[in-house]
Amino acid sequence: RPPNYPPGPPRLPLWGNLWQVMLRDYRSPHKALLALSKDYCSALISVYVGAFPVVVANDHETVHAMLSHPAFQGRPDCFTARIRSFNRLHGIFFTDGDYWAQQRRFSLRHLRDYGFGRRFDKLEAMVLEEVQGIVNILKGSVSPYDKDVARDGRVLLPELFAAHSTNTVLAVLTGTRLPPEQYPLARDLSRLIKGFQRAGNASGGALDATPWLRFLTPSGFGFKDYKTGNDALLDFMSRQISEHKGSFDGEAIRGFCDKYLLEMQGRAGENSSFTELQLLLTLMDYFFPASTAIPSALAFAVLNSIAHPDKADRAHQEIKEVVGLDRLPDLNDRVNLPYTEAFLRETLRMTGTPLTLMHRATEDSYFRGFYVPKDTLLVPNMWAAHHDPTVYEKPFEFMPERFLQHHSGQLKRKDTSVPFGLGKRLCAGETFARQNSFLFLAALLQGFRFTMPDGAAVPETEEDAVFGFIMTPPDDLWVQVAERV
Ligand code: HEM
Repeated sequence: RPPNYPPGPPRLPLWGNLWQVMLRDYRSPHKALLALSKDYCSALISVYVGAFPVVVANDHETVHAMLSHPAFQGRPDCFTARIRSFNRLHGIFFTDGDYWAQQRRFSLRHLRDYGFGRRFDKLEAMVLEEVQGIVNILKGSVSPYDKDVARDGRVLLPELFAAHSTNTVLAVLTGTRLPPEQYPLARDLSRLIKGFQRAGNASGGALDATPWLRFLTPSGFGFKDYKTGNDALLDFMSRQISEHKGSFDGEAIRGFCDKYLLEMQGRAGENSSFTELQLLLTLMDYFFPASTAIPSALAFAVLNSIAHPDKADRAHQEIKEVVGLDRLPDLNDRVNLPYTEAFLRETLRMTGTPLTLMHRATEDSYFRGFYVPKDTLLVPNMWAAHHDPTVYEKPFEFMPERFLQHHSGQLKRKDTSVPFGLGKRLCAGETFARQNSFLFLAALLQGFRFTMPDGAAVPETEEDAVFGFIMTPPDDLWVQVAERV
């Protein structure tokens, strides 16, 4: 322990302090870490995950400062990052330095051409077609390809949203969308990716600390789910690239994938970072959150509408007054639907990524009066920030109103929540995710009322949600749907 290092428990053998974290709250390491920080009366604490030194921020202010610290924008080089891409580090999530900056910049610049991260009529019209697809299912028009997610007036969450959300991102990545007969495949893929997302829990930490565990127990510690989900995604995206390469025409670019292939051609012979493996991982990194994070956020929003029917009614009323019931809400309406927007923000506050992805200190630094050596891993405890009672009154209550000004009912100018992170590592899909989640959610609240079937209890966010890289609702979540009249 270097001098002036943040306080924390002594390091134990093998898994370091993961023992304490798991013993304290195996399902919710974010809660265990917050409890440890209270033990040490410090918002900033230090723990060890195996041999990795890790510093954790546990309140709103410290999390914000950690996320935006210029020396804290690296990523860990760990086992779970490397097994994604043949023991190398590629893509956007798990790279850093100049390599990451060049690839992130290139992807965002060219994804914009297809409407990603901005307002773009063509993309919005296409997203609304996908929203209409969900509305049709909810209205009872269930094709043979939707039977796995809709039957007898019930729908399965979050899988209901998976194929349609997938299509919105495929459109920008590849210029194609999956036809209805491939919806079940998209949902299977989303289920597998959900397994991969869930494997990023405490046992995922154990796997990073002691990767050899996978030989002792391949299905324990999330390894099997992690690998199966990742392999399915690798396979899906590799096929997309092969198809695009086979029909590539530099004069007729169809989407980001073609743009990248063109860039690779232009740099042929150079020792550049524009490689097919990097393209593959970049496509995966933009694809998988749309396949899982958006559907999960929408599922939690539906659960909130069930647990708080008065708040769902208020959003419905707002949409009815502003948009009416004869057309779908669009992005021009968004500014006039503050309560609906607040409903989404509150859902994301409560159920966003609990610990986000680890950062890494790229140089020796001082932070909040403590010394943080280079290569220390950093965990912004987002769940703790979003439940900090000094910022959020009654943090465990679902209160969309907290995002609104009392007098005008308009959104507060400053949104204190950061479900997409902050700073240079800010979620690259934030605008896209916020826009699309809004369009889907507004359509749900406009046209439908959801309830639990057969008087079943509404799953509790804190008790029943499953923690991983993101929070996901419990499995086999069928809810009853009725059209609002
Ligand atoms: C509700 C949905 C989503 C949430 C809550 C979310 C949240 C986050 C968070 C917290 C991070 C990590 C920030 C950090 O490291 O500090 C992140 C990173 C990222 N997200 Fe999202 N995200 C969502 C949807 C999306 C979508 C739809 C896409 C793409 C289409 C996307 C693409 C990315 C990428 C590429 C990164 C890595 C950024 C980097 O390391 O430079 N996300 N997201």
